[in-house]
Formats: sequence, structure tokens, C-alpha cells
Amino acid sequence: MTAQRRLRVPLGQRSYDLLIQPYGLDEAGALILPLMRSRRLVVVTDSHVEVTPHMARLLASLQAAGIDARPVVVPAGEASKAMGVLEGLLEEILSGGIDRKTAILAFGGGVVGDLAGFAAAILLRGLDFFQVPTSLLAQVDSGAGGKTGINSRQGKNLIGAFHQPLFVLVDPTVLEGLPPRELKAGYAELVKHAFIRDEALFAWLESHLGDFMAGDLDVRAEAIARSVKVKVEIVGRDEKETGDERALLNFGHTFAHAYEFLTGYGDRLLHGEAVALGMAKAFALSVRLGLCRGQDAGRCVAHLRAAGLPVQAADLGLTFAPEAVREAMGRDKKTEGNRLTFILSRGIGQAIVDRSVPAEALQAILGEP
Ligand SMILES: NC(=O)c1ccc[n+]([C@@H]2O[C@H](COP(=O)([O-])OP(=O)(O)OC[C@H]3O[C@@H](n4cnc5c(N)ncnc54)[C@H](O)[C@@H]3O)[C@@H](O)[C@H]2O)c1
Ligand SMILES: O=C(O)C(=O)C[C@@H](O)[C@H](O)[C@H](O)COP(=O)(O)O
Ligand SMILES: [Zn+2]
Repeated sequence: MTAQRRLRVPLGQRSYDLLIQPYGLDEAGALILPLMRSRRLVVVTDSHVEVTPHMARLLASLQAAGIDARPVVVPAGEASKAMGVLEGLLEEILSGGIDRKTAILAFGGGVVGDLAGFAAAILLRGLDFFQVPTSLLAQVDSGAGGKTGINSRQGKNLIGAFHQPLFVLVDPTVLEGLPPRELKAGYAELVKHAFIRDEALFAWLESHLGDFMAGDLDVRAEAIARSVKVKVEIVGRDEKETGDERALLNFGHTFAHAYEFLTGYGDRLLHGEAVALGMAKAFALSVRLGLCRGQDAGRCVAHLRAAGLPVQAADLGLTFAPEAVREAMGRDKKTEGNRLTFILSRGIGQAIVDRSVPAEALQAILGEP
């Protein structure tokens, strides 16, 4: 029997719970009904998740609770975080008939969560929103925190809104059937939280990586809960990234978003893979600037490798021209004028924000493999 773990995202009147409960999916209806303002629910999912047994489990539990659930399906993949797909989604939801008490539930990975969450933020100027994340990445990261949105031709996640869910239900059993490449990509964001603020979690992950990857349910539930706890606490302190606190969650992302932009948001490079590459660069830059001991950085990069993640572009058969990466990084939301913002490391569990990285240091590490 695996225990449930409940976290609170502390946001005043908009506070909500995140429940990590193996087999909780089969109780989704009973869990969300008390939070709904009507029985009308639109379930947004993608074309891969739609055909998993988990979708049938979700719909059965909603039906058992007397919830009138209408599924809407978007194509799977990052390319769906685009204006055209958003427009189609909005029209389909509207044409099915909604009112201000209709809620939206995202059932999928980070793409579905970001897209459905943004739709919920803007439909009728704001509908209630629930997250039932199905990828590891979404369970440890995108399912909570309220960042929603889509990509622009100008850059990653440039169009969006903060729109918090009313409840997040994480069931690690739905990871069964998640493709191994996606599991590893999600692990990059999981361990990112340890790199940022939790050295003890990192040490625990080092000794539980094998069991985690092999599918041990207790280990997965524990790892997810401890990882997302780091995020939830940060979001509670800096919901809209107005200070430097929430920016820490962007560790590796100044590089990652540039790599995703340069590869065209396709299957060649998944978000979590880009984050792994970006975190390896952030560690390299931190060591170069004398902020972090090479030994600590080496331990973290070795762990990414052990998890089967890429740590240099060549691992995925990619090359990035330093100038192109530098140019793409200028489109990052953290950039102020011409000044790039990096999240760097002073050691495991000690991330910092740095807006004064010398151009030569950046040039040097972008030139490395
Ligand atoms: N809003 C945030 O705070 C936040 C945080 C991190 C990442 N993100 C965004 O999340 C996106 C990446 O999310 P992702 O890695 O989940 O990608 P994704 O949503 O594309 O899901 C990965 C793949 O796995 C499939 N899948 C999902 N769950 C499955 C399951 N249980 N069984 C079988 N297949 C399943 C999906 O159909 C998809 O093909 C990026 O766009 C990234 O920018 C947002
Ligand atoms: O929740 C956050 O804050 C994060 O930075 C989490 C990131 O993993 C995620 O990729 C997020 O979407 C990036 O946000 P952005 O504001 O840099 O687009
Ligand atoms: Zn991310």
C-alpha cells in the first residue's frame, strides 16, 4: 500500500492542494466535484494520452461522480503550443457550449497543461481549472505553479498568463506507458529542483535512481513529492516571478529555451532534454566563474548522464552555433534590455540569479561541446 502525500500551494485566497496519490486517478471525480461550481467539465487531452487506459480511468471516475465531462483532443507534441492550435481549441470548447461555471481539466503532459491552462485563463475571461498531469515532467513541474501559455515564432512561452489551478492530482501509476525518452526528459526537471534548493534530495536521488527508473511506485511517489515541494514553496513566495526567487526554477532554461527555439519546437529536442543540456552549461559557467566547485558540478552532470539524459548537444546529434544561441537567448523573458539573466550554482542546492556574466565567459562555454 502506498501512502498519499498532500502539499499546499500557499497563495492566499488562491491557495490549493496538490495530492500525490498512487491510483488517485480512479477517485478523480470524487476529489474534484466538491471544488466545482457546476457539473460541467471540459477535459483537454492530447492524441496520445486519449488512447491510453488512463483516459478511460479518468472518464469512468468523472462519470461515477456525476460530472458531465466533454473531452477535447489536441495533437500531441510541442508544436501544439501554437496560436493556430489554441484558436482551434478555444472554438471547439465554445462551440460545445460553456458558461462561467464550466471548468477545464488538463489531462496530459506539460503541453496540454500549458495550452488548456491558457484557454481556461482567457475563455469568458477566466474559467476554473484543474490539472491531472500525466507525464513525469508535468507531475513534478508544469502541473503546479500557474504558468500557462504558448510559443511564439519569436521565442518560447512568450504568450501566456498566470492562471492557477484549483487542485492538482498526481497519480504516479499513470506514468506506466509513458515512453522512456519522455520519462527521462521529465527527470531533468525533477532533479532540477534538487540542484536548486535541496542537496539532501539530490543525495537520495543518487541512491534511488535505479529503482525510480525501474518503476518502483513508492520511490516514484516519494521523488515526485520531494521535488515538487521545492517548486511549491518557491511559487508560494514569488508567484509571478516579480522577485528573483521564482526565477531559480529557470535553472538551465536560459540555454534550454534558446536550444528549443533553434530546433523549431519539434521532436528533435524535448523540453526536458533541452533543460538537461542547459543545466550542464549552467554548471560549466558556474565553475568557470569560480562560483561552484568542479567536483560538485561534475557530480550533478554525472547524475544527468546516469539518468540517460544528454549533457552535450552532440549526444542528440545536434550542433548549435554559439552566435545563434547568444542571439536566441536575447528573446528570453528574463532578459532586461541587452542584459541576459542566468541561473547559476554556488553548489548543490544553492542556485542564484546572475545578471552580470561577462561576455567572454559566456562565449567560452558556448564554444565548448
Ligand atoms: N507551466 C510550467 O510551469 C512548465 C514547466 C515545465 C515545462 N513546461 C512546458 O511543458 C512542456 C513539456 O511537457 P512534457 O514533457 O510533459 O511534454 P508533452 O506534454 O508533449 O508530453 C510528452 C509526451 O508524452 C505523452 N504522454 C503524456 N503522458 C503520457 C502517459 N501517461 N502515457 C503515455 N504517453 C503520455 C504526450 O502525449 C507527449 O507525446 C513544454 O512545452 C514546456 O515548456 C511548462
Ligand atoms: O514554473 C516556473 O517558474 C519555471 O520556470 C518552470 C520551468 O521548468 C518551465 O519550463 C517554465 O515554463 C518556464 O517558464 P518561462 O517563464 O521561462 O517561460
Ligand atoms: Zn522547464
